[in-house]
Amino acid sequence: MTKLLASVTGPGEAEAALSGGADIIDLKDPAQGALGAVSPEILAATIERVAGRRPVSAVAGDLPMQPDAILEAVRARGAADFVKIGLFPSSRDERLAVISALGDAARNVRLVAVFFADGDPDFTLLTPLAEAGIHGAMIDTIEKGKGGLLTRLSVGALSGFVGSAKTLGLMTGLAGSLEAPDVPRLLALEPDYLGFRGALTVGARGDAIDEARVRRIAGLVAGKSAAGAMPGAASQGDGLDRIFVRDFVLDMEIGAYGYEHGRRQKVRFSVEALITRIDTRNDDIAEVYSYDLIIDAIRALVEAGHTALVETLALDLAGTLLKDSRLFEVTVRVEKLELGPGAVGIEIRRSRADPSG
Ligand SMILES: O=C[C@H](O)COP(=O)(O)O
Repeated sequence: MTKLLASVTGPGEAEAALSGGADIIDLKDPAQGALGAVSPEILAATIERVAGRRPVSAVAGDLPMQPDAILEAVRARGAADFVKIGLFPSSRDERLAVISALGDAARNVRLVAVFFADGDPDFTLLTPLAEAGIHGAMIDTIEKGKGGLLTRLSVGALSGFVGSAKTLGLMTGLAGSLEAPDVPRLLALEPDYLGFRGALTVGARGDAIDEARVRRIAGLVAGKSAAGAMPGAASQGDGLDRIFVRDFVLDMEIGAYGYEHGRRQKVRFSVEALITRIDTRNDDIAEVYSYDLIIDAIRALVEAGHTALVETLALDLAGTLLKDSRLFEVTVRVEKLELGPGAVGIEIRRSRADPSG
């Protein structure tokens, strides 16, 4: 189950984050940058206050890719349960030198490498990270408040990152100016944790952590609305509503003919889904099944590469969507728009009860 990491500045904010339901207390000074470090004294005081109730992580700082400086910062924070190290923009060789220098330290403290979505992330480094004994890998953003993680990297790219990191045995995290509507979309990728700072404060990222905001995000991460549990699995007896995405056109590689390989053509997707009856009295994203989940599933399929048949696309999309127990039935239409005077394609309907769904 995905956990909530809350970035705090010290013992007082740690207490608010704990009361709000945070699972990992992450120490960071937002005034000093994306991975601004707090002093070893603040780290010690926070560990004392948290007193083992939750794991405590600490960032090493916004440091250049120089092994000695990074190792020194890591050693000074060895009391933390996790130490996060930023893979800031630099050459591949410089980053590799840092990773291999961290091998010894990784035997004594669990290290988490931080890729930056807006800082030339190189996910081919996941294998060297795992080989060096690094515990986890996460993605964050360097710039804050100017478009969050999902505006920098596609859901397909994030899904690829989480999948590859997990295959290598790395703990995975996603962060970067995340907001409430991002949560269900990112939960679908099943990272080990989602990280927040800005969405947990009363105002700007540098303002104080607010317990009520932590509680709201913690509820979303746990799959609950502020008013109670999320709507459960759909069944016809409940009465159903219909959510749709219509006429969503994307360029993609598709087709069984040779001339359809290595080129993109326009494909139109339309999806209707019968979902658990909505009851959104609190105007709360946590109470609904978001159409963003359908859009993300379509984009991820398109990004996955060449598909020979519209039928395969339609079946894969229906299968992916029906994994969510809030959906009872989906109708998926996939149309190729450039093969003739009009559209050609397929429309399928699959339901939860349908074994071929
Ligand atoms: O590690 C997580 C970060 O502190 C996230 O901060 P942010 O939500 O302000 O981007």
